[in-house]
Amino acid sequence: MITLKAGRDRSRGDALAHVAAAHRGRGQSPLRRITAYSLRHYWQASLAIGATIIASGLQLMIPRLLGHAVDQAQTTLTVAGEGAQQALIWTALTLLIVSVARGLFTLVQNFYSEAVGHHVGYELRLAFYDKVQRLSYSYHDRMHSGDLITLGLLDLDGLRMFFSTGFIRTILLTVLIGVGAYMLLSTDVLLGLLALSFVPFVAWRSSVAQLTLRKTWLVLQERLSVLTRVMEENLGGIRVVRAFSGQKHELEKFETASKSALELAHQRVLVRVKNTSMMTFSFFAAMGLVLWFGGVKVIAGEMSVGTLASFLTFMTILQMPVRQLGLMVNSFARASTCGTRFFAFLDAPIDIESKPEAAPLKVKEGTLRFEDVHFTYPGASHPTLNGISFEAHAGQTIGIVGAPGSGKSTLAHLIPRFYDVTAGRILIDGQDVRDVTLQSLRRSVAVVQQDTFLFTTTIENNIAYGDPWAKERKIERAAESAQLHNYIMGLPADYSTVVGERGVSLSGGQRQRLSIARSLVLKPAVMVFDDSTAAIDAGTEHRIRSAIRRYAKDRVTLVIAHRLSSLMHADFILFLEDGRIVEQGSHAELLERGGKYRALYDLQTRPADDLEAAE
Ligand SMILES: Nc1ncnc2c1ncn2[C@@H]1O[C@H](COP(=O)(O)OP(=O)(O)OP(=O)(O)O)[C@@H](O)[C@H]1O
Repeated sequence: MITLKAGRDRSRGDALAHVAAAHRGRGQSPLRRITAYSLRHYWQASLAIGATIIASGLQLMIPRLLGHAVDQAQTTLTVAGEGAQQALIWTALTLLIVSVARGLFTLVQNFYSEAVGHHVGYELRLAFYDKVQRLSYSYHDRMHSGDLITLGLLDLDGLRMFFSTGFIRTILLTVLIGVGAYMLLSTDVLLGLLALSFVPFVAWRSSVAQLTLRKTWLVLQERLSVLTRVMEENLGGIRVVRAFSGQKHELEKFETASKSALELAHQRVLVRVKNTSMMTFSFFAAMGLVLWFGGVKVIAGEMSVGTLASFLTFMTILQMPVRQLGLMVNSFARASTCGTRFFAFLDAPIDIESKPEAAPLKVKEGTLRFEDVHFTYPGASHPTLNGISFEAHAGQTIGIVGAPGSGKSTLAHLIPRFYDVTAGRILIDGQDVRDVTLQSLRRSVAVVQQDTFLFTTTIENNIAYGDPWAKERKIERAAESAQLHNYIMGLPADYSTVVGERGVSLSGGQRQRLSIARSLVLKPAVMVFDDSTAAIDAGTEHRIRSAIRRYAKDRVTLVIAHRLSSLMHADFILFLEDGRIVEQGSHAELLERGGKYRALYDLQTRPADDLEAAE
């Protein structure tokens, strides 16, 4: 039963708007850019900021109210009277209301600051993923996929969290510490100074601790990623490990990586415990001083017990935010480093894109033409292709043969612009592939790769990947031509059977056939089989070839193969050596010429006994 295919439910409208927004602010500092980006969610951000200011204001009322309550309680005890009792009840009630209101505003603050962070995370993730989809092959060649994943997960998280852990916390701490300090100092300068004496020390220790923890966290991440890599490699190569009895060696490798992560984790605990103790000590020392000098003032009748109580409560309230100063500093540092990396990635130019004035490719005759094409991989010292010229018309099959590394796949990859030619031109019906839109070009050129990749989804979705709206019959026809239909019908849920990592496993040959079917669905103008029948037996390959002849009559087909039997039926064959065409012609012509092709043919057709005798 055919169900929804991959990509049918793509809703690109909103996503594209978010992606465009993420690209604003190029050239600005990362902190400014992420702040502006977060504030775009203005009503949520305004609610978070407003609630933070109100909640911290209410929190600052609590020590004063408590001080009043203590004084009123004392009056009630000494001068028994209804008025004092009533006042105490009113203060207690106000305290209760202020506490509840503060709790509610804190809830609003937390909710909306997190909400802004999650929206920012969602949008940056889309922008990141969009960029990953559009980057050229050469960028992926240079950038390790693990680094890209780190960028999209950890660095993005550093930016996402900035609004709540950096921006909002700055407002909270400024109000609490600034207004709190003013209130303390305006009540009693000496006691105020004593009460605030722990602030600089704790702020300093907490910032140092957080920055040290951050530095070690980055190293820990690196060590953990080594651990992940060791594990990944082990799981990927589990058959080799077993076959060569490498368990002991593997365990040792894992232990070394694991131990270095453990040592660092110990160091981190030590930094945290040491600094927490120092901060707690300095806080209680300051509290002791306030009690001592405040007590003296109370005994001397210069200060009420309530005022002293309000000082102590102020200190307790200030303690937490001051300790969090380090977290705030850390959030700024993290957002700055993560932002520098993340935005550099987002702003990186895309070297292969459609030109602004590009029109869709118009295929009429279906002629493919290489005109003196040269190509050098970015950063490579030698060219991979040198002066490749040929022309092929719809209905023709071109075979490409040559030693490993002679440039066969590279030649094929230039047609859909996985890379751009360094010199020369590639034309389809007279249109330079660089002048048409990438989307139309890639829909018109299908490359069946050597490495076949299956998505973890149904067989049907895998085949219809390039054309999510393909009809059931079209998918089945493609599978029939790729000689896979009968096999699929034998599976538990035929076309709805899930394949991929957690689905049914397919053999190398079956994967290749699925990949061929995926390309056949597209009905492209140019179809390239890049050694895509290497894992298929000669009989099945012959049947596939006969079946796709029907497809081949309207398009140019390029067949790259090491096995000459796969391409000797071609209309003409190009023999590549070091990126140059050294021989070309039909199979018969090339055999007659008696050159390199002939030698290869003889090598592949001579019985093994003859070869051994020749050696
Ligand atoms: N992404 C890349 N970056 C740099 N050099 C590359 C890249 N891909 C291939 N090359 C180099 O270009 C040359 C041609 O490679 P290519 O894959 O085109 O050869 P091929 O003839 O298809 O080989 P095979 O028959 O083994 O598939 C090789 O020397 C290879 O090392």
